[in-house]
Amino acid sequence: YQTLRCACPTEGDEHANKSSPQSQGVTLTTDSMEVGPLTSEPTWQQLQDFYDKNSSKLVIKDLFEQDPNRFKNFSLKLDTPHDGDILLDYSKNRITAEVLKLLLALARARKLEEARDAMFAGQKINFTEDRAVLHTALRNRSNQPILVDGKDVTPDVNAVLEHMKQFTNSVLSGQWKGYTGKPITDVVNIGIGGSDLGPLMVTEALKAYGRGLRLHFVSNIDGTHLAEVLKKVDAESVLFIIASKTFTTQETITNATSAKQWFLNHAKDPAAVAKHFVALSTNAPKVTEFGIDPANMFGFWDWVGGRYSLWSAIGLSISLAVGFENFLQLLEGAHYLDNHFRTAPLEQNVSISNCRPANVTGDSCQYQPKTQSPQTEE
Ligand SMILES: O=P(O)(O)OC[C@H]1O[C@](O)(CO)[C@@H](O)[C@@H]1O
Repeated sequence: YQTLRCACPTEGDEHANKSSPQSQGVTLTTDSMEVGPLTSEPTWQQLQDFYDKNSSKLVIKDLFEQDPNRFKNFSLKLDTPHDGDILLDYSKNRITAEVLKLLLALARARKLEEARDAMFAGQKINFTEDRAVLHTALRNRSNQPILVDGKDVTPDVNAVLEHMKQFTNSVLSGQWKGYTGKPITDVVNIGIGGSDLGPLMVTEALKAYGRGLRLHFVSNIDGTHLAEVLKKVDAESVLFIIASKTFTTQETITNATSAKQWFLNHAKDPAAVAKHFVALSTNAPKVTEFGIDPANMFGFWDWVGGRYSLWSAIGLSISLAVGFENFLQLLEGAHYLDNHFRTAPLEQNVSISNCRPANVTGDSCQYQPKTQSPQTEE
């Protein structure tokens, strides 16, 4: 979407200057894919004209009456290898064949395909931070090499997955014991933004696959959030996951510090922390400074954007909830869709189609990119 819309900072842009020229919608720029302001695009003007002339006349009931094949024309079916079809039905959006054609032309004019390919190739399309955007590498189940600055990141990704597997199996089997020898019964994930909402969403959605651990998520800086969760857990059998890409986020570190204090009030032995606290982060020095054993740290990388980090070590709570083998299946599914997004023509591309209708259904003909990323609880 960055190629389509100049006004949003690039994914993963934790430290972007919010008043930068990019955020004011002036000009989009990665050197290889420079495009001018969106509203100067001829196709954009055509869309605007269409909207001005037709918007009030677009009634979905009428559109169905005018075109008996509307469902067929405005839906896509994706045949998955193991799990049946995925149906994307966007026929109930205020979209017409003409609009669809214009939107695809606009996507091409804005070099969407080039941007997609650049992302998969590990180019630094996060130009405000000069970083690659490679959450796709986290679920690269085919193990094709993916290079960042000339280095294949696949072995590092697989090493962290192996660590997650060992840890998950050890906790779920009861082999991992708390400081008094009890197995873990409760997991408290402390994080915020992508370090909270992604795993929270997935563990909710996959509750049916639960393996018996009780999962709790604490994100709010208001102490009530943590206090209420602590009432439900036992210091002898609780595992705290401190999830923070930067390990400097104020809300998370405040809650993590309170949790550690609460735990030490019960355990009265700093050595016990190693049995009850693990960290998911890119910042090893800060994790160590906080008092978590580096052996209990699950790493990831600056090319993982916060809102897509559930596919990284940030997904440890998911793995603990549903088992590592199910976490791997989640990665497999995402990899399948990544391949579809990367190779299917725009006309048949489910990922592209899923965002198109949003564009002409708003109050004005504005781009309102839709993503499937969890950034709010709604
Ligand atoms: O994982 P961190 O570094 O604690 O950051 C938490 C969240 O804050 C953001 O930086 C901004 O919302 C997200 O991208 C990120 O998921």
